[in-house]
Amino acid sequence: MRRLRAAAGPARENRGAGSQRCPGRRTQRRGRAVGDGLLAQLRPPRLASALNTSSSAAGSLAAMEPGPPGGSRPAEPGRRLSGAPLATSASSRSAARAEPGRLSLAVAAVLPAGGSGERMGVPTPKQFCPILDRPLISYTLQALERVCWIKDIVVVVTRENMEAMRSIIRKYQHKHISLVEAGVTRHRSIFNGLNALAQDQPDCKLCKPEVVIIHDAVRPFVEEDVLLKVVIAAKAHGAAGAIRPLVSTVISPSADGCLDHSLERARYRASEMPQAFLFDVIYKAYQQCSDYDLEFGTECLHLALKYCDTKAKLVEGSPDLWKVTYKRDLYTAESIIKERISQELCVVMDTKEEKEPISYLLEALRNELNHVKVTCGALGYAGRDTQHILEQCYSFACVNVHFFDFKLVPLSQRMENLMWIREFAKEVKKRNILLCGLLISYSQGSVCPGAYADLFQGVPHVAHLLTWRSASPKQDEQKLQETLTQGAIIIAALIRERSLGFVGQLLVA
Ligand SMILES: Nc1ccn([C@@H]2O[C@H](COP(=O)(O)OP(=O)(O)OP(=O)(O)O)[C@@H](O)[C@H]2O)c(=O)n1
Ligand SMILES: O=C(CO)[C@H](O)[C@H](O)COP(=O)(O)O
Repeated sequence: MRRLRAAAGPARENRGAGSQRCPGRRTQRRGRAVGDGLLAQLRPPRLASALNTSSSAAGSLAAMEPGPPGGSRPAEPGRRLSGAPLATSASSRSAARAEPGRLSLAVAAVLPAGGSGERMGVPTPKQFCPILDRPLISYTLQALERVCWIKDIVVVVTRENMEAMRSIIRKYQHKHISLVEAGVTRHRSIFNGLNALAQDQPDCKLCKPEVVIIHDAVRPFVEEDVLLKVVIAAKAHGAAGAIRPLVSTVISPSADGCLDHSLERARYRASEMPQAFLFDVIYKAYQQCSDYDLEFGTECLHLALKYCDTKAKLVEGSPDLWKVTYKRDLYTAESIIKERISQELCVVMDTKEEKEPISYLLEALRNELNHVKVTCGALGYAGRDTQHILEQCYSFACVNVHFFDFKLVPLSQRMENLMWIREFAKEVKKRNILLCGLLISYSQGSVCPGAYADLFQGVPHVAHLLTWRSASPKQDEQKLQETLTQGAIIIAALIRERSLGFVGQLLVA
């Protein structure tokens, strides 16, 4: 958040055809600010997200390679936990290899976020609408800032939402962000963002990049792979943009409301984001384009073509690149995030993975969930590695060996000893951590509730405590395995459901 700029300077009148917004809904619907209620809902920053700095510190796109593991992560945390490379990384690398030599390319991004979300039909502009307690724009920022070769991210917001945006940046510890004031249309907002990046701007701490990415704040599922592809293509062609096949056929109505003609669907594509441009190309296009373009235009690629004779390279994007526009899109976005994060679990435990019953439990968990990462370490004394994992995952199971002398301690007292979970769950719920306990009758151990407070600070959604505890050490093996399978099923269900109803409950498998 380095600077605040005024609106862009006047543009030359020069009417043009091409991609245009419907004139009826052309101008900015100003005056929609983020409500206090929403800000109150914003959750605290994720633990150790400050550790991210190394990933986004690189100023230029050296060698056009995706960042190191952990250096570039998708919008939702946890997808790297499996240790398996992201599906996109391989194609990124091949895209990178396609580029001769090792390039050093300064890349910045402009994120238009100054709209009011009229079509969404809710008072809060859609980019600030919460998805799993986190504003939509924060997911998009996370996706971009984790790409280590994007040096600066210019977020364009309306004056009335500037403070809300600052607060989001603080809470979620977003890095390398500069704020610029929005214009009355998307094109004007983008132009303001580009102005901030252009050289010779007074008090400008930003540097003019060679390539600029333009990406809507309301497209949270952008992956490094497609960003890299459009940047490489922009370097080669001057402009590039992600496209998707059309879902519906495009038709043209005549003045009497009847069909005039229809387009052959297979020949057309939907233009999506991200797009990337040689900075000089798109900046010149914006400087030269008409007020009409700035008011009614919807397509940056078109401006590059019309004013700089630059034919954009089109890059096939993934279906997840769609723009959150209607209310239902929020539900879809939430489902996508939920589905992804609920497939991942980090098991933190204070005992060895190979130990018999534990290895069985882990196997059972792996049968239930896609990615199960195991971290050994004493809870409460999380080393850097554990911190790094906490930063990336939304769901945890903590396995503690819990010693009890069953002969000496009566059942009622044993249960009482575990009731701290209720109190502790109440406490951490204030930080959006959903905690419950799972008692598996088998082994032995001890739990120190205080140890979890620091460990889970900022973990956004669910932290599950699995308390491993003994009823009958001589339980026969089959029964034990059934119990462990049951435990794994309960953990997986808790993570998927994220139900507040289970908060503070002690469940028994
Ligand atoms: N004056 C504007 C208008 C839009 N945008 C941004 O451009 C992106 C894509 O635009 P769109 O989906 O049309 O957003 P809104 O204009 O907010 O939505 P609507 O058209 O429904 O009002 C969004 O991130 C939006 O915040 C912007 O920066 N400045
Ligand atoms: O897809 C896009 C670029 O091609 C833009 O996101 C889209 O055109 C924005 O337009 P609008 O603000 O009217 O939705």
